[in-house]
Amino acid sequence: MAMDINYDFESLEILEPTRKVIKEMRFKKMTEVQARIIPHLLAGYNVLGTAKTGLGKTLAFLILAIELLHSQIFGIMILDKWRFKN
Ligand SMILES: Nc1ncnc2c1ncn2[C@@H]1O[C@H](COP(=O)(O)OP(=O)(O)OP(=O)(O)O)[C@@H](O)[C@H]1O
Repeated sequence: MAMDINYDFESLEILEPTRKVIKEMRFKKMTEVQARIIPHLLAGYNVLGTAKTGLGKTLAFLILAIELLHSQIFGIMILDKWRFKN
C-alpha cells in the first residue's frame, strides 16, 4: 500500500523564521525526497536518503540546519562531497 506523503511546506512543524525563508524562496511544494525526509529529521531521527542530482536533497537537510541555528543551541558543520572533473 502506498504511504501518504504530504508535499506541503505548511505541514512542517518549523519555526516562523524558517517558514518565512521558505516562502521567500517561492517553492510551491516539497520535492519527493524533501517530503519523505524532512518530517523525520524534524522529529529527531537520523535519516539516510538518496535521490538523483537536482531533486532537492540539499534543502532537505538545510531546513533542519536552519531550525537548529534558530534554536541557538547548536552550531552546524556541513560535510559535503566534492566533485572534480578533468
Ligand atoms: N521544493 C522545491 N521546489 C522547487 N525548486 C526546488 C525545491 N527544492 C530545491 N529546489 C531547487 O532545485 C535545485 C536543485 O536542488 P538541490 O541542489 O537541493 O538538489 P540536490 O539533490 O542537492 O542536487 P545535487 O545532488 O546535485 O547536490 C536548486 O536550484 C533548488 O533551489
